[in-house]
Amino acid sequence: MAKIDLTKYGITGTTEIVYNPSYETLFEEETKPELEGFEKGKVSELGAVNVMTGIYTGRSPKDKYIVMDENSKDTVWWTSDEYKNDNHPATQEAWNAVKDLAKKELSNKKLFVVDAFCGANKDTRMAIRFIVEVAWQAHFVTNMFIQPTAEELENFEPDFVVYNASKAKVENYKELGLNSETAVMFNITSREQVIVNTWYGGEMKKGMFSMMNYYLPLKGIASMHCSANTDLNGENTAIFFGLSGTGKTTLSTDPKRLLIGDDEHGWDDNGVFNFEGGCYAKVINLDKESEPDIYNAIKRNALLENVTLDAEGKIDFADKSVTENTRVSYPINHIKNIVRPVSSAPAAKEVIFLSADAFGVLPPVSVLTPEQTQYYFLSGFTAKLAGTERGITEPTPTFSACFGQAFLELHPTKYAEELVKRMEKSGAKAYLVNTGWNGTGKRISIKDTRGIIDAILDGSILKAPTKKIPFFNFEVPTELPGVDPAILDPRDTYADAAEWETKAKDLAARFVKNFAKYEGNAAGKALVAAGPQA
Ligand SMILES: Nc1ncnc2c1ncn2[C@@H]1O[C@H](COP(=O)(O)OP(=O)(O)OP(=O)(O)O)[C@@H](O)[C@H]1O
Ligand SMILES: O=C([O-])CC(=O)C(=O)O
Ligand SMILES: [Mn+2]
Repeated sequence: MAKIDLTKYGITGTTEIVYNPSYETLFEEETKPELEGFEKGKVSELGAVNVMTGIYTGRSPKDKYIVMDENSKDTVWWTSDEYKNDNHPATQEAWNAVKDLAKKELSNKKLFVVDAFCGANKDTRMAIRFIVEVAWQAHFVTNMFIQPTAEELENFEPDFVVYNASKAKVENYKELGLNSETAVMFNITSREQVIVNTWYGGEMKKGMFSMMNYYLPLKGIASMHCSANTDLNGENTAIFFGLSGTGKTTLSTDPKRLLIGDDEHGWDDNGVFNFEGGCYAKVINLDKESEPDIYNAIKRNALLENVTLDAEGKIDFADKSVTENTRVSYPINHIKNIVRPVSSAPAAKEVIFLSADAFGVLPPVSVLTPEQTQYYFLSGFTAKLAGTERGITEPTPTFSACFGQAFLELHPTKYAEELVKRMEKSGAKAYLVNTGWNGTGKRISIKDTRGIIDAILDGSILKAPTKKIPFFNFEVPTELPGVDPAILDPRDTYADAAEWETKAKDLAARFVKNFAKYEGNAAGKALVAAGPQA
């Protein structure tokens, strides 16, 4: 085992280091009877431990900062008045102060240190050291990142260090030019992340994803907020882009196929590879019958978050009193059909954009032209669903570039460029799938969406009869096996098609307005014709 010296990080007086704990140790540590408050884990009827993550039950994008220095100044896609995003600049002084706070918080106590990888490809993976004081946070990163072998651990040299000081607060945040007592800060030069005053594990997961999104495209590798799976022969790979809650995890967990990963992937010359070693599924209203694989993954070693248990440990999946963003993390091997031993597969042939349209305008599936592919990827239209981000309590329409704007560290066009390059090489086709609402006022059923996905993956969609949808010029199939034909043209789901038309015009205008920010150069301008015409 590697000898861990934390004093080189400025963490002193450490009384004990629990290094890369086994699942047995994690269970023991997170359920210790003397634990209190948000540190305390409770064993559920399914064997998985449940924890409460405190005030923060989702990410806090307003508190995300990156140190602006010589390295980052001209590479990072900073927030601006013309194009607001979550990459807020921080000064070196603010970084020093927040890091000092973390060092102080983490000194003189027992700590958990977890060394793990982000990225299944050995040439481009990041070796990360997580330093945390809460046992279940160590469990979370053990589930979500790629666990090194004993041999890899011998020689583990971190490329990146994460300091999780969730119990501290940035009291002088105003002085430091920050947003609140909470800070999620990155230093691209020193390769460190500091987390203060939020316990939400997703900040570590999505934090490292953001860093992969910085480093990989600069090496010519696509870095994508998508799930991925492949057929049983490991040949026909599909990727599913989508913002939180649009169905990446649900739809990629398909018993007929092998899962590569449910949220973050790269695409290089060898194909598509997972960044993670686990999955992070929403469990609100989780139904054993319709989502058996996810349900069955909730067992010992999985970690539930913010779920309601009764005194006997019985789970109430319908309870959203704490948050609608109730979650479970589990190592990917809790799913039976996965690509082994390495989560990777050849280049994707199908690229699916999942959009949960709260307006009820988009067809449940549209076959995109190459120009539409770029236009809709850059637009990233969807709804933010309740809970994943602080302050979002109902489906809120949004344009999230590349279906993951919150995690992009470079300009969106860079991600589009890398994706298009890969798609052209593999001859991949793209589809826009609405997993949100239609004229019935209800969300399109998972059953219909699964039928649509099946038709995309087996190619039958390309043989189906089609029609064109006005304003958007979408080509949509009029019949697909296993899918209710009455939903394929969204106009048919309205009592009066004129109602759809009014909403469609409004949505088309929103697209046009949003896309204006890409029209500053010839490439962006050229794509306008592929977008909706208001
Ligand atoms: N037609 C549909 N297709 C997919 N999911 C649906 C559909 N209708 C309802 N849902 C529900 O929407 C949610 C989709 O969540 P899922 O965890 O798959 O999203 P995700 O894209 O993986 O999000 P995240 O990035 O937060 O992990 C699930 O709770 C699922 O039951
Ligand atoms: O980390 C996750 O899976 C949830 C997510 O996409 C987000 O934080 O927006
Ligand atoms: Mn997911």
